[in-house]
Amino acid sequence: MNGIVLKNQNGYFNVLLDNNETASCRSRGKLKKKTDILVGDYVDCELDDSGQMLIKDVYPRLTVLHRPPIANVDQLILVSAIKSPDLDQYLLDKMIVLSEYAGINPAIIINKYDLDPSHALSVRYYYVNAGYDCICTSLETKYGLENVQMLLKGKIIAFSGPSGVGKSSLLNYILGSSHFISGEVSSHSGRGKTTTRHAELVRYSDHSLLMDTPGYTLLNLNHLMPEETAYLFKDFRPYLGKCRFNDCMHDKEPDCAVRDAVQNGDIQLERYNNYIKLLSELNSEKNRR
Ligand SMILES: Nc1nc2c(ncn2[C@@H]2O[C@H](COP(=O)(O)OP(=O)(O)OP(=O)(O)O)[C@@H](O)[C@H]2O)c(=O)[nH]1
Ligand SMILES: [Zn+2]
Repeated sequence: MNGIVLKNQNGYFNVLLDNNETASCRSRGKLKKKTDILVGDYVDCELDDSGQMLIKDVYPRLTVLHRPPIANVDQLILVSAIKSPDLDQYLLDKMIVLSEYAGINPAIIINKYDLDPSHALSVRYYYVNAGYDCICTSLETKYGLENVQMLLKGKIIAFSGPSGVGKSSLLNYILGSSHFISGEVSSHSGRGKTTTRHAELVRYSDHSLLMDTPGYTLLNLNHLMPEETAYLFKDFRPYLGKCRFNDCMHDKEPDCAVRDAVQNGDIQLERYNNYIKLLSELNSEKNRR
């Protein structure tokens, strides 16, 4: 019988089966050696002689996200707060690069709109211009919450973002319950209190599964190659392959189509600056290795 892994609980996998029932499954011994089982994996299960459900196979994954570790995400929703904790646009641009790398087109929520509406709107403008679905919300004033639904596309939907931005509050709002634990932002640092959670998919409507993921603060992109980075900036793609040099890194080379687009205002300067910043981070990492 087929199913989707909702949760890993100390080696027992909570699986949503095709018949809409959930079962606690072990992994078959042979499979354990072959592959890790991730939340979001489509699996094939069977009952053993003692009546225990076993996962006997994992179907090939369409996508894998490493942070959080989850397979087959259809929609990744990157949540940030405009303030408390303050928005880090470079970090958000890096999160977008990571989802593009995993082959997932992300959508963006700028939460805590109530704390700085005009800044939140200008950030929204930036991401819409870069080609992404982006909405502003406030759980405090209910601003923009009617637009959240529009972002919930596909079967497996994951929410990701720094600690304390309001991911759990948003999910509670969507699910209409207090399934996810929401932590208070500690007043001295403005950062979220670390609320430890395990990656878990929760059933939402008949056809969707939602996942909240533990907050993060640092991102490691060391597995990216500098020369593939420009492609991960969606707004650069129309200009790639049009530079004088085939191996143009769009940094200081002459006749660069990407830099021309920045000059003409077709690519936003801050996106370009974040690209250059990421490129130099990746290059210095490469030189250290
Ligand atoms: N002013 C304001 N505060 C909000 C808003 N949304 C959430 N908060 C508050 O921000 C704090 C953090 O919210 P959480 O939902 O726990 O944030 P989280 O992203 O799940 O945090 P982690 O669990 O650490 O990943 C809570 O005190 C919320 O009440 C909002 O729109 N405006
Ligand atoms: Zn170039």
